Amino acid sequence: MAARNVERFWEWGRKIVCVGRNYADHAKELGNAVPAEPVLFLKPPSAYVREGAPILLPGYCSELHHEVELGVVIGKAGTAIPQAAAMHHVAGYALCLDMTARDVQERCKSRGLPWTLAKAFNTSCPVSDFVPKEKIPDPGNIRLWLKVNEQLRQDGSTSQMIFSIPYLISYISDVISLEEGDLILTGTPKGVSSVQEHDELQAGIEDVVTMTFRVASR
Ligand SMILES: O=C(O)/C=C/C(=O)CC(=O)C(=O)O
Ligand SMILES: [Mg+2]
Repeated sequence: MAARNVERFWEWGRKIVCVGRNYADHAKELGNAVPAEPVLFLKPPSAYVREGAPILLPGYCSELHHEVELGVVIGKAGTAIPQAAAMHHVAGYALCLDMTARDVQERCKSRGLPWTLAKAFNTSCPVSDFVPKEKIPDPGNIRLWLKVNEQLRQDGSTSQMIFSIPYLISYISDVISLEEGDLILTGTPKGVSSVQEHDELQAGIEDVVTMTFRVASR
């Protein structure tokens, strides 16, 4: 069998590990306390969507939010990876959206239920092209932005993260072994807001990569 190319990680069927509330300003805008430990949840590989295909509104959701995030693509498997070695396990990065059915999430939270319906639906993880590690020498200090219909909604820096990328890789891999082709979504800065059918979402990591998606009904 031909070797698979991690530059097309979204085709590998690997897991997507998401970190929530990793920016104090976003935790605050949703009325949450700043966490003492990373908040984790998962998306399945069926959540991936690439430019050219639409983000589909789940039929059961009336408030779909965008969350722009830096994605970390794992290049080398590991369990209980020490922080000092964590960056050796990174192949590169991707610009990602953690699309969230916010009204559904609020209902799940109030009932003490998991966030699966709010976070893991088909097309809930739009991703850009793969960005090789060398193109982002300091992933802990890079600008992320997102516009809806050309209006800037999110504009933050990964320097605002509460838990750093090495810490997250170490923390996650202690609980969930990381494999080549896995993706970690590192959380979103403030400015999340709702999108409607036909809206155009444009996002970027500084001047490194941009992507554009449209929202459509199912
Ligand atoms: O706690 C909430 O109400 C919402 C949390 C999130 O959706 C967390 C994230 O996905 C994030 O911070 O990026
Ligand atoms: Mg998120």
